[in-house]
Amino acid sequence: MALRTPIHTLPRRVIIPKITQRHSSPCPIHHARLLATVAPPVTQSSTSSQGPTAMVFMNMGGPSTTDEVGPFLSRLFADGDLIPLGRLQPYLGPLISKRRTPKIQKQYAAIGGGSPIRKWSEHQSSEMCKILDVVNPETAPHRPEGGGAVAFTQYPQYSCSTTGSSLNELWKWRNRLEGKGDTPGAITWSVIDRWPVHPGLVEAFARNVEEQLLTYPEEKRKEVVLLFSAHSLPMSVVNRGDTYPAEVAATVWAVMQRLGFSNSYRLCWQSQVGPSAWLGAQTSDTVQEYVKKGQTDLILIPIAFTSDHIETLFELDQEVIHEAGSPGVKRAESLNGSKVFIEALADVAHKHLQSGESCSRQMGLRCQGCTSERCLEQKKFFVGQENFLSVR
Ligand SMILES: C=CC1=C(C)c2cc3[nH]c(cc4nc(cc5[nH]c(cc1n2)c(C)c5CCC(=O)O)C(CCC(=O)O)=C4C)c(C)c3C=C
Ligand code: FES
Ligand SMILES: [Fe+2]
Repeated sequence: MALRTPIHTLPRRVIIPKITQRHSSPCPIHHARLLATVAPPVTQSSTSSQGPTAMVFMNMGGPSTTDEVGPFLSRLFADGDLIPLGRLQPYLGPLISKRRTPKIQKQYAAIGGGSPIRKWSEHQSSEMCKILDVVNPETAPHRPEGGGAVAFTQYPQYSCSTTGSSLNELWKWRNRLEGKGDTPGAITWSVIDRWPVHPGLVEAFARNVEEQLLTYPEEKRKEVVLLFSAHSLPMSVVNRGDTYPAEVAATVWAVMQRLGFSNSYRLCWQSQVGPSAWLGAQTSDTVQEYVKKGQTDLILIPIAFTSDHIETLFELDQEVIHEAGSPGVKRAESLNGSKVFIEALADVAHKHLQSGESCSRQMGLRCQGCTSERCLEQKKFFVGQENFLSVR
């Protein structure tokens, strides 16, 4: 990734609101895979001194205008954690992204000219912070020295291609800021690396499904099939041992449990890129096959992302649903501004702050097929913030 803003021009400590303001242009922390939306530190007038609480939201970045699509894709294709092109990355990355830009620009134009991810992420983080202010006052006041920062993934289910890639990026960024490797820095980091079955997340999803079910006539409601749809992964990533498919399935199961298994359901996978083998069944095929079988009442539920983006607004709404040609094929709303969801975020963060843990135990175990030095070093750093955990 090309860092446009020299890192030394950043504030020495993570006084992150300054970074947030740079969102209109690419900045180190607005890597294509690391949209760090930063909630202002929780401040209050109490005298407690547990330290600063900068909440760094890690999320997918997205182009805000169609002009930003080219640079966005070139950052994405330069990211070897996401799209490994080996030594040819510096040559192939720009070529592929350039070729892909016109097609993707049209898709962003069709959803209003840009991605709403940043807008929703900023809303979610600032609303969450207001709640945290009340429920976790002991993390105030903000103190720049010797404090802590929480990297909070906005991907509920962990994948090395999403949260892992963002952490690699954050780790590199942190090293430039504070010195490499084990050098103790001014900031103690901790990571919320996954929360696939948090009851509030499950509740927020379930409510959106129930709301959509109510749009069908009562006598038909039980016959509607629920199609959970998640961004797919290349089979090479799945076979390396990535935990994402299992965690997505866990979310689906938890939502169905909350719904009392009221309807039949399937999990399918969308948005594959390029010609290699990806995890299926594909969402578009699934919808077509069910419609062909006469099952024309279907609710699509985006289950691996917490706000609208091109893959809901374009791929699902304007391609899959449009092509199904059946008024019974619908989509559950994304979590976006859901109050239940924002309360869930605050609860995840609150429990994490209370636990004092550096990250989940699961984060210390690399994929069985992982050969990446960067993963190893990144995990050693984040996991090593707490002594008793080890990295394997
Ligand atoms: C859980 C979410 C996501 C996973 C897992 C994921 C894996 C993954 N993605 C690519 C390649 C691309 N993704 C692109 C866009 C994109 N990806 C996600 C989320 C996940 N990706 C989102 C939310 C978006 C859209 C952002 C927006 O602002 O709307 C793109 C760019 C679009 C395109 O060219 O089609 C690419 C490329 C890979 C290779 C991968 C797993 C290894
Ligand atoms: S690829 Fe999964 S830990 Fe490195
Ligand atoms: Fe993606």
